[in-house]
Amino acid sequence: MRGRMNGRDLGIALGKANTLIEALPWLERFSGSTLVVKYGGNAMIDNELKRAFAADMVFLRHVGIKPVVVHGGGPQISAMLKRLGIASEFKGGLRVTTPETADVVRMVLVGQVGRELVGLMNEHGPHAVGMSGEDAGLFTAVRRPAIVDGAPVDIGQVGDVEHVNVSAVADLIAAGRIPVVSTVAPDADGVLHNLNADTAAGALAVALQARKLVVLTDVEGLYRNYPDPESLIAQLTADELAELLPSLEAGMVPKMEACLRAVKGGVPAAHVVDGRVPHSLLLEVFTSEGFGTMVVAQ
Ligand SMILES: Nc1ncnc2c1ncn2[C@@H]1O[C@H](COP(=O)(O)OP(=O)(O)O)[C@@H](O)[C@H]1O
Ligand SMILES: CC(=O)N[C@@H](CCC(=O)OP(=O)(O)O)C(=O)O
Repeated sequence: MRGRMNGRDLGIALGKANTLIEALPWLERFSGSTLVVKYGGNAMIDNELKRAFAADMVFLRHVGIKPVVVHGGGPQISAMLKRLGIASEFKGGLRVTTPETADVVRMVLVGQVGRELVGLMNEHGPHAVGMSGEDAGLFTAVRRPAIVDGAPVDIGQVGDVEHVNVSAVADLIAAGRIPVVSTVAPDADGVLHNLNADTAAGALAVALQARKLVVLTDVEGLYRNYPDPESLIAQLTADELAELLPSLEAGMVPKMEACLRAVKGGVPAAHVVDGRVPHSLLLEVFTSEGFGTMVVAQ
C-alpha cells in the first residue's frame, strides 16, 4: 500500500533495498551468461516450491541471465511404474531400463514433469519451451553400464550423452526463451535411452560453456561423511572431488560426477544446493555467502 511510512516500515523498506543492492555485483558479473539448472525430482516436493522455482527461472531471464533447465523426475517415474504394476530397480544410482520402462520414463519426464514446469513458468509470460533429447537432435545417447562394486553391469536402455547439438537450445536462448529439457534421447540407431538427469545437465553445461551448473536436490549440499551435519562441504576443487567420489553413495554419485565433468569441461563453477528451500538458487547466485556446495577447477 502506498502512503507515509512510520519508522519501523522505513527500516523494513531499507532492508529490502539493501537486499536488492547486495545483488548488484552478482548481476553485473552474471548478466548475459548461461546458467544450466538441474531440478531434481526429489526437490519437487510441493506446488509452492515448484512455483518458487519457476518464478526464479523467470526472474533470471528478466535480469539478463540465460537459464537452461534440465529436470529430473526419478520419484515420479517410480510412482508411475508402480501404478502400472511394472517392477523397477536401481543399480549404481541408475534405473535398470527395459524397453517398457523406457516408454514410461519418456511419458513421465516429457509428458508430465516437463509439461508442468513449462506451464508454471509460462504463467509469467511466454518464456519456457519444453523439449527432450529427441528434439532437434539435442542429445545423441550411447549405452552405458552401471558400476556396481567396481565392475560394469548392463542395465538396459540407459545412456550417457555422446553428442550435444548445441544449436537446438542456442536458438531458443537467442529468441529469449527458457529451454526446459527432459532427459531421454535416441542412440545412433534411434533406440530410446534413459539418461540420468544429472549426467545430461553436466554434459549440456559443458557443450554450452555455461557460466555455472546449479544442481537442486533434497540435501543442503555434499557431505564428506553423510549424514553427519558437521561434514557439509562449502567448497572443493575438482581434484578433491575426484578423490571423494569413490566413497559417495548412490544418489550423490551421478550428481557429483556431473559437477566434476562440468568443471573439468570448462564450466567455472558447479553447485549443489538445497531445492527444498524456496529461492535457494537466487540465494546462491545473488548473495555473497552463497549456498550449498561449490565445485571449482582449482
Ligand atoms: N555424501 C552425501 N552428501 C549428500 N547427500 C548424499 C550423500 N550420499 C548420499 N546422499 C543422498 O543423495 C540424495 C540425493 O540424490 P537423489 O535422491 O538422487 O536426488 P535428486 O532426485 O535430486 O537427483 C540425498 O537425499 C542423500 O540422501
Ligand atoms: C538412468 C536413470 O536413472 N534415469 C533417471 C532419469 C530421471 C532422473 O534422473 O531424475 P532425478 O534427477 O529426479 O533423480 C530415472 O530413470 O530415474
